[in-house]
Amino acid sequence: MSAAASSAISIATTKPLKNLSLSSRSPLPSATSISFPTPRRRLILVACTAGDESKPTILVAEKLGEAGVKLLEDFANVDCSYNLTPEELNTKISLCDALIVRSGTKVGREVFESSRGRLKVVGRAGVGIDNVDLSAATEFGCLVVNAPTANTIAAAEHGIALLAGMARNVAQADASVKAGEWKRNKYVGVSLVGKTLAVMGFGKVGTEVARRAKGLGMRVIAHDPYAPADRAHAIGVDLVSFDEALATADFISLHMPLTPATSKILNDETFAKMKKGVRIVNVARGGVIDEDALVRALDAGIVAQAALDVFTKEPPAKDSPLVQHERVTVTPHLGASTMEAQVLTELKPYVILAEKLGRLAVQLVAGGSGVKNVKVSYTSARATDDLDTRLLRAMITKGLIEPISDVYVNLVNADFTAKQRGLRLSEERVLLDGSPENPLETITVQLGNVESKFASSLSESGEVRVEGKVKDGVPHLTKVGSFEVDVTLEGSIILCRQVDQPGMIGTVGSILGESNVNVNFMSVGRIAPRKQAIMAIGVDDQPSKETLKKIGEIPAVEEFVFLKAIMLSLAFYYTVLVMLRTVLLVVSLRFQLYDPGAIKLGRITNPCRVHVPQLAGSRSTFASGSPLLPLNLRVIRGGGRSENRRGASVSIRSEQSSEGGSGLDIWLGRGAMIGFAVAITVEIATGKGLLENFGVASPLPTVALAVTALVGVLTAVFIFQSSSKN
Ligand SMILES: NC(=O)C1=CN([C@@H]2O[C@H](COP(=O)(O)OP(=O)(O)OC[C@H]3O[C@@H](n4cnc5c(N)ncnc54)[C@H](O)[C@@H]3O)[C@@H](O)[C@H]2O)C=CC1
Ligand SMILES: O=C(O)C(=O)COP(=O)(O)O
Repeated sequence: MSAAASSAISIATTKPLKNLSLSSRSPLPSATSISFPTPRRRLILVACTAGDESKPTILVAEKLGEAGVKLLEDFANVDCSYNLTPEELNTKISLCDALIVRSGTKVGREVFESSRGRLKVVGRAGVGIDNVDLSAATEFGCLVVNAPTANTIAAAEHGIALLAGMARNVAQADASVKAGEWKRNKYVGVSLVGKTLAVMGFGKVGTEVARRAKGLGMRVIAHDPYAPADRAHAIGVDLVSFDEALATADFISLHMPLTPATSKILNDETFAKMKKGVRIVNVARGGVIDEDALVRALDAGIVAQAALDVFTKEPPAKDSPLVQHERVTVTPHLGASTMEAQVLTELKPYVILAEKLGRLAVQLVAGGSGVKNVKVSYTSARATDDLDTRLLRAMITKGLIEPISDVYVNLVNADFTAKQRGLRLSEERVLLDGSPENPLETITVQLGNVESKFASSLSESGEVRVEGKVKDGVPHLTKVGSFEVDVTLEGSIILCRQVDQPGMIGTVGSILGESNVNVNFMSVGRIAPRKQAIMAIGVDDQPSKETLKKIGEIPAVEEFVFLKAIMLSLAFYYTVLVMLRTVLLVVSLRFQLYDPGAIKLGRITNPCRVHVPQLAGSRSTFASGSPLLPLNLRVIRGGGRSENRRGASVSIRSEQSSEGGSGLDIWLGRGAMIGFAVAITVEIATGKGLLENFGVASPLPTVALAVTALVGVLTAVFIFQSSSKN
């Protein structure tokens, strides 16, 4: 261990903890000392030395591919600590911004609680997220992301390996030969050809298993209440009811997720409905089978054989009657464990493209709101089944929603967020001829029933339409409305519709040049020579209002729109939202209009501190509505004990005390005050609307901004006053 990475840990507990290693490939952040009471009121003090404080810290709690870890190391302090006990994980997590796990780490509520708001993202390097407490993650404002297609093929191949291996007793025969035996009669198997395989759960893995089983000459049926029949028919699979699948199958292969509905879906009752001598493969989750019932079914001869990669408890007990059963083949959750499954970068540029197209489309809508109908088309030479568009759909949703709200959208909450906001997103796949080298050719985003700031972005049927593709790994905008363009989606863009005539590129170019705005590309798309054309100009610098005005005044220019470097303009939209939110929160707290938790707020002791004398004996969550607006909470427990909490969303488990004196103080954090002060200073110093300062056309009238600023100033004064009192 290098000196820089060395860690000093001092632990005082009622029961000693195991030695904690805080060593890392790259060290954790600099000297930190924290103390917090665990449920048993232990005091744990952790101190560690030098790390790059400017980088986030990622705890990798299970083994990942080397390449993956290297990628992380480029931008983060990475701590690879495997086989942590739950207690060790809870301790370490308070020093980490992100956690990466596979299926072996339980990320329960305690992990989020112990993180005390620092943990921003849990990355599941794999598919199943049943080991992560999603509701606790949501409550603590932590993202959970997975890699839904990363190991599909690996899992499907393992399913087929188990199927064939089981049918021919490969594992048992191998053990027997190694034990010095030669029992050719004992290990006579069964053939696969012509047999019926029921695939339970016709999702990504199930579909791939079905395809492969067809190749082995099996008759494949599938049960999946949510799978479209045409997808099944396309590969020659019949979708059947659950009972029909059980009654008909010679082999059953399980590929559904573990949910309350699928938990122990194979049990005494359902085993009784199966064909005698059925063979079962499980590479999904152990919990979908009642394991005791499976042992009974094996003993009763209903199930002839089982091949299991997954177990209710992993690793299973050594003396588990199921694992030890002679007609059961087991593997230690190897479904995803191939070299190839850990490497997946193919979709990355398309993911960026999808988000940028969403952001671009929504910026073209007049007012930036009212988007309800979204149609996304993907053109690809790959078969429909080979492209899972969920990630792309989530990124488009993110692009559409984030610029006009303060919601943080990710793969997990995208569909839910879209639904919540009344966004109807439909997808269409267009199959192209040709070799399926790339996962996608183009993505088109169309927004229906909206007005556009830039009429030329409307398609023939009246929708705002943008189309893009990935060229040499870089996302490009290739179509706006019905005009072909070709610009990289990397910086700010000026879109201009003009009469197609000589000298236009030069005229616009020199206006930008005179204002010292560097043009990084220009592309002109036209409907016909000397008719209308669209010029897309990529700029590195921010053109001033005057410069943009000059472009607008060129006689041949019919309309134009400036689309700000997307991340920057977002930041300022966001600042305004934060500002408005702060005002609302503080004013409503001040006047008792707003109850952020489930409890009634009590007396307000000063403008931004609220005291709640009574707490119900349950969990309450308070949200400031924004990660930039930390709330401070002090829970005063009976007997004068108190606990301070801080975060955008703070969850507390209150307790009723007979000793009296319990209560809750809530007040806004300093981040809010500073953000506020900066926003207002900019506003006042420049005498412009906040958005205008940054070249973004303001969606609000100047009067509204002025009122906001005024309320902001007053609120800031209140906050500063109260902060000095607190
Ligand atoms: N053993 C291993 O190492 C691996 C295991 N897996 C597991 O395999 C399972 C499937 O993964 P994917 O195919 O990627 O997921 P997926 O989401 O693409 O497919 C799951 C399918 O199950 C269906 N389903 C849901 N409830 C059902 C029910 N009650 N009855 C029948 N079908 C139902 C869904 O409609 C969906 O089509 C997951 O549990 C995943 O965690 C995945 C990869 C590796
Ligand atoms: O991706 C999944 O769902 C898996 O079961 C794979 O789990 P693993 O990443 O190998 O622990």
